Amino acid sequence: MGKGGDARASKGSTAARKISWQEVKTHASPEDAWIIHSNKVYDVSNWHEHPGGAVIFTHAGDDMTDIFAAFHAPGSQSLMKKFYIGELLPETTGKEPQQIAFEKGYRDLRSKLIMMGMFKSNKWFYVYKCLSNMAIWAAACALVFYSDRFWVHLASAVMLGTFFQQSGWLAHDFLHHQVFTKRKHGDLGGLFWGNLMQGYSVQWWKNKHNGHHAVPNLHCSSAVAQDGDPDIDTMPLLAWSVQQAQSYRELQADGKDSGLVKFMIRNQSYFYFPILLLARLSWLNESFKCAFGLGAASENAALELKAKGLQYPLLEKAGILLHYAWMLTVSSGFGRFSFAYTAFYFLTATASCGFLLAIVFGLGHNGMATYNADARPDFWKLQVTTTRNVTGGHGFPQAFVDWFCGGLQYQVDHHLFPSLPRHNLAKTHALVESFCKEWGVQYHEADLVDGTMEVLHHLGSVAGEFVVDFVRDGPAM
Ligand code: HEM
Repeated sequence: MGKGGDARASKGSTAARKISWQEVKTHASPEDAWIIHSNKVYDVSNWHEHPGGAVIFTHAGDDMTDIFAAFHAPGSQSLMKKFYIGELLPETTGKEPQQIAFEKGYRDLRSKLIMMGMFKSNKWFYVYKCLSNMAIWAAACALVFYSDRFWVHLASAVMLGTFFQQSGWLAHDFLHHQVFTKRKHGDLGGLFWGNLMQGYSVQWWKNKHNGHHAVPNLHCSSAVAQDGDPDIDTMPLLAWSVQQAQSYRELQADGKDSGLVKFMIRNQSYFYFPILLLARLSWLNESFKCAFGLGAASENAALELKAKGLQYPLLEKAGILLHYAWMLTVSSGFGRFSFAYTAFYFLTATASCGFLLAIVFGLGHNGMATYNADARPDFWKLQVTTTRNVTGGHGFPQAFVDWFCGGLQYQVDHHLFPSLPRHNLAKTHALVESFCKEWGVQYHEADLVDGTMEVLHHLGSVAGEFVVDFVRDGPAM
C-alpha cells in the first residue's frame, strides 16, 4: 500500500503539501511510485493489489490523468483519495501555454465523444459478431466431421485459424469493456472468447495488453526495468530498435550478443513471416503457464500474480482445459485421424491464427516511432505517433479490412479511447484526424500491403544499424 496513509492521517489538520514536478519524477519505481492526476499527487508505492495490476507502475513518476480516463470505469476515481499526498506546483512542469491548450483540447474531445454517446455499445452489433463467428467455428467442425478429403480438412484448419483470429478481436472488445459497462460481464465475455474458444488466459492477456496500451512502443527505463511496452520486447527474435538489442545485450552475463542473436537480428526481415506463424504457440504456452501457476511471461506479471493471484482461478483453468478438449476432438477428426494427421491439423490451425493475428498487431505499431523512457511525450502524441491505421487498398476493399482487422484498422483511435466500441470508431476517426491536423500531430495510415512493407523495411533498417553496432564486438556471422 502506498504511503498515502500518512497524508490521510494529517488530512484536515495541515494545508496540502506543495510538490514540484521534479520531485514527482524521482519517485518512479514500483517500490516508490508517485503519480499525478489533474495536478494532484498520489503515492501508490507497492500497491500491488491495484485491480488493474502492475500496469499502474508504468506511470510511476509521471502524469496518469489521461491513461486513467482511458482505462477506468466512472467511480474508480473515488478510490484515489486514500493515496493523496499533495498538490502539484503546475508552474514546475515547464509546460508552454500551447501544450496546456493542446492537453485541454484532447480532454475536451473525450468529453465531446461521451456527450455524443460514442461510448455506448450497440448490443445487436455484438450479437451479430458473436453469432457469425460461431458460424465459422461450426462450419470448420462440420467440414472435418462430414468429409474425408485432405483439401477439405486443410480448408477447415485455416477456417479455424480465422475463427481464432476473430475470437481474438471479440475477446479484445469484451476485455476493454467496450461491450458492457459492468466490468464482470466484460470479463466473462473475455473468458468465453479468450480461454474457452482460443486457449488464452484473460489475466495473461490483461497484464500484457494493458501494459502495451499504457506505453506503446516505449522502451523500458533501464535494461532491468519492467516499465516499457511488452509488445516490443521480442528479443532475441526481433529487434524493433537498436536500443532494444543493446538492452538485451546488457542483460547477458558476458555483455555480448550470442551467435544466435546476431544471426536472427541480421536476418530479421526474412524471419518476420515465419515468426508470425509460430506466435500462437508462444501465446498458448504463456497462457497455460499463467493459468496453472507454472510461471509468468515477465517479472512484472509474476509479481502481480504473487500479490493478487488469479482473478478468476476456476474459470481460467476450466476454460483452457475445455478449449484443449474441443480443439483436440476436432483436430483428431472426432477420433478418426492418426497422431501425425491430428498434429498437422492442429499446427495448421495454430499457424494460421498466429499469422492472421500477428500481422495485424505488426501493422498497428511496428515501424512507427519508438521512444526512450526519458523522452516520453504527452498521452496523445505517444498514442498517435506510435500507431498506424489500416485502410483498404491494393485490391483489398475497406469492408474486408474492417472485418479482417476487427476494429484495429482504427488502431490510433482505439488507442486513444480503448473502451469505445468498435462500431463507433469510424465516426470517432474523423474527429481524431481533424484534431491531429489542427494541432500538427502526425497521423499515419497505410493499406495492408504498404503497411506490411513499412514493417519489413523498418526491420531491415534496424538490422543494418545492429550489424554496424555488433561488428565492433567481433566478426559477423
Ligand atoms: C491511484 C490510482 C489508481 C486507482 C485508485 C485505480 C483504481 C482502479 C480500480 C478501482 C479498478 C477496477 C475498476 C475499473 O476497472 O475501473 C482499476 C482497474 C484498472 N486500472 Fe487502475 N487505478 C489507478 C491507477 C491506474 C493507472 C495509472 C493505470 C494505468 C497506467 C491503471 C490501469 C488500470 C486498468 C488497465 C484497469 C482495468 C483492469 C481490468 O479491466 O480488469 N490504473 N483501477
